[in-house]
Amino acid sequence: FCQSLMNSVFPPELRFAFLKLFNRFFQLFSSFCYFDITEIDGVNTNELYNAVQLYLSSSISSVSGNRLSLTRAINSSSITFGLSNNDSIVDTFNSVTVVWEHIVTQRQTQTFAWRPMPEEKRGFTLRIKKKDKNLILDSYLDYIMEKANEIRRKNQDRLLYTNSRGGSLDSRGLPWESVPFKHPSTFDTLAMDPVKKKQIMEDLKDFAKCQSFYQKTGRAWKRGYLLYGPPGTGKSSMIAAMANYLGYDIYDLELTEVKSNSELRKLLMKTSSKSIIVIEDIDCSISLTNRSKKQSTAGSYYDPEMTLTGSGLGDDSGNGSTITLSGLLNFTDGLWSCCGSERIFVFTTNHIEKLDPALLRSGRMDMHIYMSYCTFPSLKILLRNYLGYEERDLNDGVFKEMEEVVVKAEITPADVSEALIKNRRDREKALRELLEELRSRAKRNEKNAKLRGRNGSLTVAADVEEQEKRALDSPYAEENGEDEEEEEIDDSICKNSED
Ligand SMILES: Nc1ncnc2c1ncn2[C@@H]1O[C@H](COP(=O)(O)OP(=O)(O)OP(=O)(O)O)[C@@H](O)[C@H]1O
Ligand SMILES: [Mg+2]
Repeated sequence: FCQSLMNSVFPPELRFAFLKLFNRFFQLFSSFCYFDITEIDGVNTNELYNAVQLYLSSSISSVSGNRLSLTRAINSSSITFGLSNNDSIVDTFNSVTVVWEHIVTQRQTQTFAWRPMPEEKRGFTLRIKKKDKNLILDSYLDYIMEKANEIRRKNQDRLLYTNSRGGSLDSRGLPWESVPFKHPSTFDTLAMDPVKKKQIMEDLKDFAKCQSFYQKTGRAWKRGYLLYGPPGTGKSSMIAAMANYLGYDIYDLELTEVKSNSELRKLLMKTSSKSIIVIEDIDCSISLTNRSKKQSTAGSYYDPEMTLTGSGLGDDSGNGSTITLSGLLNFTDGLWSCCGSERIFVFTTNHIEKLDPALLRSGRMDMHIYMSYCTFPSLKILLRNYLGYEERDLNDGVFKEMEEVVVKAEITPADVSEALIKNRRDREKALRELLEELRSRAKRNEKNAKLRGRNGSLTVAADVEEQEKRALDSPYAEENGEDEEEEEIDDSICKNSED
């Protein structure tokens, strides 16, 4: 009645002025202040709107409301909850209570626009008590942005990037191509010494959590791991487990596709933070032939500007490919390595003894991790994963014997996995055949060791046979053909180089 009376008595201008005055008056005495966060700010998308939406999604699912909105983004394997139109939710931050309301209104029809606008106008309104405003507003919004990024990363599937296009750019001008990364390897499935595994997991968690530590100590927020060991011991699986553990993307850098240091730098600049940058088989993707030549003539130990030739290019003169060792080192720990932050570098190699000492010196790769042949603790993990044997099942004679022979057998986790997969429907048979395999390998190794002791060389028939078998197993058999004669690095040397 009042409203119709007002409409009929007062002209519209007066009515508008009255309402404005009333609002002012109301605000003056209200103990709340309001912040509108609209989806589109002018013509740009408002990042804060998306962040608030994601942030609220984490607390909404637990609220028992009648109506919630559900979304699933492209490339995502999880569903996010959202507030329905004109619904509200209470949130608490630093013991201060705030209210969020999701407001959706119809947009007036546009006669002309540079960019078509959505028909609905959406926004969040944040209600905070005036006395709390200065106390929390800035830190609350920062917290929301951070939390939203975290949720986004968790919801989004990992991506695996590669530079295999040889320097050409994609339609968006990026040198990296990506595919969703769905490797199932985790630290749980990884067969290795549990103590070492725990150390690595703690190291990774510390790294991801401790931005302030890196800032305080003046270090770039990055970490380097060198994984080394025979083929099939889980180096690539470890990288996948690291990515899954931290929720990072992987950049698989194919060094043979990179033509110059500046290209390497550009690639690095286009990587995002929270990622693992991987150079697999570093001894194979770069050949150090020039170094040995220079070294022997000039007698100098290490020339940082020496050219590393891509093995695919095979240019020993150093003219074709111009990635230098210093370029690679700059990539990992020079000034360029800290554009962007929170990055992990992982190099893998089957032959640590072939790597340049400059790559190995302390501080360059923070942790050297030896991926060894199967030990009994790692065998137990594989038996659990593949056949469902638990620790308590592992006491009888078969397992005792396995414990004795497994180290002598020098068998890789990959070979054990193969043997177990083959007979996974028949646990007894799987165990029998595995034990048989372990025994025969242990016996062969013992015989070889004796022969080696007697002849003092590796050129006895049995060893040649074994070398050939290993070379065939290795995908780099041809590239490294001449080097296969070299003695394998002693375990003790490997262990000494660990941090
Ligand atoms: N430590 C391990 N734990 C669990 N599975 C493993 C392990 N090592 C190897 N495997 C199995 O063997 C397969 C090959 O392993 P992976 O590719 O990780 O070896 P690698 O050390 O990277 O070998 P390469 O030196 O030839 O690259 C994996 O798919 C996995 O199933
Ligand atoms: Mg590998």
